[in-house]
Amino acid sequence: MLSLRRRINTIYIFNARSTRLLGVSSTLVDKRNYIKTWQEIPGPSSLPVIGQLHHFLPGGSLYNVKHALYDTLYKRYGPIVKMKILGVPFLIINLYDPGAIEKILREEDILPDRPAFQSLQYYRKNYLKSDNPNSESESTGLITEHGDNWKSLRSKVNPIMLQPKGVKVYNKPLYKVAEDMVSRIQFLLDEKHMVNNVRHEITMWSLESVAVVSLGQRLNLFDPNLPEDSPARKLTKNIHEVFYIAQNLDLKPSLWRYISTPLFRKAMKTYAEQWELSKYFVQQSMVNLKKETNRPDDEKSILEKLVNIDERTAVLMAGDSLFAGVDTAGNVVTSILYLLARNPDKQKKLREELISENPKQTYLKACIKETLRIIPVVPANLRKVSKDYDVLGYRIPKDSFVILNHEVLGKTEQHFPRPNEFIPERWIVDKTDPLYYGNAHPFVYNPFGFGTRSCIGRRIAQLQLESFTSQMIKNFEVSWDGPPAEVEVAIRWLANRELTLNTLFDQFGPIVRLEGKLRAPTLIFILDAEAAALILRSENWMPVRPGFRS
Ligand code: HEM
Repeated sequence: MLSLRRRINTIYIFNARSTRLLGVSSTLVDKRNYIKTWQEIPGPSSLPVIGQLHHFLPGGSLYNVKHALYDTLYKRYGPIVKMKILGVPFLIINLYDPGAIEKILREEDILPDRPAFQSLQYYRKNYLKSDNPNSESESTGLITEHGDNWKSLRSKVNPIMLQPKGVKVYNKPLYKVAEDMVSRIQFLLDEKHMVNNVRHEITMWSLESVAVVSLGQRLNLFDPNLPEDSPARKLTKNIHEVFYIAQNLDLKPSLWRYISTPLFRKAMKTYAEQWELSKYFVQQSMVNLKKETNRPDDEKSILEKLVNIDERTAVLMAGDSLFAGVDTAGNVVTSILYLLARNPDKQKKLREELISENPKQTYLKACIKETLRIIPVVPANLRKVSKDYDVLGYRIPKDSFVILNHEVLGKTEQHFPRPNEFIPERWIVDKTDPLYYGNAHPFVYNPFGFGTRSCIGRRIAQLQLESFTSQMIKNFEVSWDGPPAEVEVAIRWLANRELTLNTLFDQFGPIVRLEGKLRAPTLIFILDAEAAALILRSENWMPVRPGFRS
């Protein structure tokens, strides 16, 4: 139970999780002195066709480690671990070695490919044609695009979203959102000084603050009289649905790439609704901005500058910011409150700094950094590699999907002494102190990603986190009176029971054809013993088992 005290009173509860990781340091020594193949990379045992799927099903060796999957893989198999699962159309390699991580991130930095959210990309490519036939921008957006399409969009929006001056314009508006959040919490306190459904309240704050930037206006979500059918409330509901859908369709094996599942059809409707709502707010903001003429360039908002490229780009960036910014910022502030609640001495120190009005806010920034080390909302960076890599004695083939884990590494004693303790001081102390953060390998801590593809919203996020934390800690005392929280990683490349063979058999019978969409091959599932025996026997002279051609 996490509670916030208005200096005296307790106010709220939520559930989260925390992981405890021990340091494991292992370096592979290749005694035979040659590069081993990807098949030799350590990892859970694999079966023909289904790969490692059985490990994730009930009774499997990884079924019960959902909360600490990546940590468990590291401890069991070392700094490089392979995963190959039915329904995931590529080889996955987990890396836990900062030198190997650095090599891949740096060498992939020209056109970094981070495959994800294919259903959103599918929607934007197939359902969303540009309204303006002369529009330059046919890109599907930053989070879904790769190659030259991504580069062209990113180079246009980088100077707009990352320029410190341009972001500074939001200082006052974002502090105002945080102050309104404090008033909202005060209003919601019940007789036990608690607030129910805190997750929802924090999502509202997060959406409200991202909207100030990406939609160019306040949504007024804290207003209890805002009608349920208003566009702003519809957007809140839509955001929840988009997260649910994207996780289930894109981050777990799913049948949608083969057949039009009910969730896929719902996804297309939900993405269309988000597009229309974003467009509605962007157009409304532009009408209001046109009334204010003759403003100098450095006072122009991010939205205005994006609309100057073209309206489609502004709406795409609004959609991407909502998608990538709302859940992340909401999760980070929840973690900050939790860690400060568990560490009252640090909370007191932070409050003293905030009350002293020290403009540098060194301790506040350190608390944010330390939270992102202990509970990084994005626990790993991802890259689809554009060439073969020889790392740690193994060859990682081109087109593999590499998970560059920093959550696990950030909690190893070797890089951060007393790794499971919340010690914001490590970000402030000088080089002679053993806790000094600079003693860690620089690729152990990358909460906003790396290089040309790193988080484009990071300056906005920093401002959001600082404004929220300072207002809340100035006004409330946060305490926790439960056991250590469990932090669940919602986004996992894990087996989804939607795709077990039993489900296929129940739904379609003993022979099932899955038509390949995107780049997946067409598959025929034989779920009948006699037919299987016939094929296996007839093919037994020269059996061919299609493998990993790349
Ligand atoms: C504390 C909050 C946040 C964290 C920890 C975070 C973290 C990340 C990470 C790790 C990436 C991937 C970087 C890579 O692959 O190298 C990313 C990408 C991205 N983030 Fe954030 N983010 C946060 C908030 C935001 C906000 C508030 C926005 C928008 C206003 C945003 C917009 C984006 C976008 C559009 C991308 C895709 C960039 C691209 O692929 O070119 N993020 N973020």
